[in-house]
Amino acid sequence: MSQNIIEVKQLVKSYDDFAAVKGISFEVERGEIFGFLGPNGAGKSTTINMLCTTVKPSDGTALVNGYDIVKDQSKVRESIGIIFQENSLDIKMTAKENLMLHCRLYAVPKKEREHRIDLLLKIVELNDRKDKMVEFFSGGMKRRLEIARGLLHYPKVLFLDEPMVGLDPQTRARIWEYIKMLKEEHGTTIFLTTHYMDEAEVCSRIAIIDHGEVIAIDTPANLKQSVGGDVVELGTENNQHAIIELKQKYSIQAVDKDGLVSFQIDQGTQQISSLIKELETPIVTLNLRRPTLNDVFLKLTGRQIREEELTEKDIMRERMRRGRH
Ligand SMILES: Nc1ncnc2c1ncn2[C@@H]1O[C@H](COP(=O)(O)OP(=O)(O)OP(=O)(O)O)[C@@H](O)[C@H]1O
Repeated sequence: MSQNIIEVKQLVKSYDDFAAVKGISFEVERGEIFGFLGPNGAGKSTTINMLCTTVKPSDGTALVNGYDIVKDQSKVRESIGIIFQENSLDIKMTAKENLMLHCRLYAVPKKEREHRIDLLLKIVELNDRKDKMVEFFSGGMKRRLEIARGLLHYPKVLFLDEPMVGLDPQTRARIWEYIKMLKEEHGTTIFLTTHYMDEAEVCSRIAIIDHGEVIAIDTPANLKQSVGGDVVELGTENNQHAIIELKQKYSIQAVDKDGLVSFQIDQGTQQISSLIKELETPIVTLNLRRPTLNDVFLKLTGRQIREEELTEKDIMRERMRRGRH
């Protein structure tokens, strides 16, 4: 049995002239929590959809649980669980009926069905809505039910495409506990896409994807180490002036990030004190911190993950989030 549960080779997806995924290759080991991190439109959903067999690749190959995503589609589907961004619940059924249907489709043992349904409804805080028609649920409630449904059976690989968008931190934490249990007790491999840095931190390894290409792949710790040194963020009276001064005097490449002058230095504490004394631009605030995954992305691309424009998907997610309240 191969150590890798997913093997992707030169996978391509083109829409007319536009390449959404440009020949990416990577492997996911059995039992890993593997994350795809990248801005809107990077190609995360397209890749996950190809691996789940819902989108046909234009070129390249991929094996999921040893099965080819084009030639052995039904075997791939038997091996996976999916929690997608779009709702696919039957709104004319109650919450429990939706979950029971899923149990039957995925052959969850009969004696375990009631227990798993009750547990998951509790986790997503819908236990009091068990027998209510989904039609009258808010967007957020539907989302939570969709997640509960995706977690009912124990697949070899669980695909989560931006699963927690719009959920409150407590619900997210409870769902994560359950996902970790799936990994620990049932050996489920988790493949997720995310914008959330804290979620990306949970991953054993992360692929950073941008413009349809994997630009880095490693553990969160190694990726952050690759930034080198600490991150300094200065609030100044004239950011542009400070940026020019830092470049001229110290050859430091600083950028204006969310109204702060941001840059990296090797060994924070010592270098920073002399730098502050010598800088002519008045400093208002100073923040010195260890690098985050956002800094990794910034270093690799010169942009921030959150800097991207809102897509239609984002607008839909935002509506869904509001629908909850
Ligand atoms: N059916 C389609 N036809 C044409 N272009 C598409 C289609 N599906 C996706 N794309 C384009 O492919 C690119 C990658 O989209 P994808 O949804 O994979 O990005 P993503 O990284 O998942 O972003 P998000 O975080 O917004 O979900 C985008 O530019 C998108 O507009």
